[in-house]
Amino acid sequence: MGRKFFVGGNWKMNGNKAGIDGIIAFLKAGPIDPNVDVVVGCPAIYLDYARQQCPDNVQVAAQNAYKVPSGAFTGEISPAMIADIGLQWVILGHSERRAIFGESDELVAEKTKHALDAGLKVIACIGETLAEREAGQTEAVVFRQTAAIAAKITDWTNVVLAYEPVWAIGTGKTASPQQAQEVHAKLREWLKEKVSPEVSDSLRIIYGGSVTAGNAKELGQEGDIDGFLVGGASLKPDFIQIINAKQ
Ligand SMILES: O=C(CO)COP(=O)(O)O
Repeated sequence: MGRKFFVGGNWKMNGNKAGIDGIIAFLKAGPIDPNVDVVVGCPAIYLDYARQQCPDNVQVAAQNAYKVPSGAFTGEISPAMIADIGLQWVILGHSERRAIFGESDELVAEKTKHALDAGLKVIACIGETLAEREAGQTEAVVFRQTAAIAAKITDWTNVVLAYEPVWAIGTGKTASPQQAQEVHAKLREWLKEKVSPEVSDSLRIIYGGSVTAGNAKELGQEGDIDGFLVGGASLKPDFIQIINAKQ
């Protein structure tokens, strides 16, 4: 095993310079467990500001990027631009991008391939809706979303897979450790069969959806949960406790 614990914060479309200053102050104060990779997803307009302020043990990620380096795509940013300002990470395929902005499995996979080709690391998000879970479709959905990515990429070294059940995002309804572990273990089986045993062993699969300082320790004890992608709680000092959940 030996998968390094990974905790991402996703600020979504929140904050301003003053708010970011506050977040960075608690990130600097830490203390942050050196055995954890910490990455915070920042709105595009503040990426360079956050990069300049963040301590060295916290990386800054973009929350989205388009599938080509440049061109007539008003309002978009590219992986090349993210790399150009000195950043290494991008979040792709978040359920809000899929549901609100109509991103298909195919587009998320194309974006993932392009971002990796451009030298970025990708937090690729997947997850089922409540209706899909209730219809017994959870596995089919997360396998389909992962398969779309697997069809486009061969090297998974720079990918972190974030399982975020849509019904748990921003709702206060966390998946139980058992529910999350079950899906993560199924994903690992799928990867072993469809990609390779090596990728199945080494790929970090993180959980997102109403993670808090109160539930992170229990979730983090599950064998196939390699970290978290945290929304609301990443804006608060509690985020430090989530980062250190394995201590
Ligand atoms: O969407 C999420 C992280 O990407 C989760 O958001 P919450 O932690 O606010 O539920």
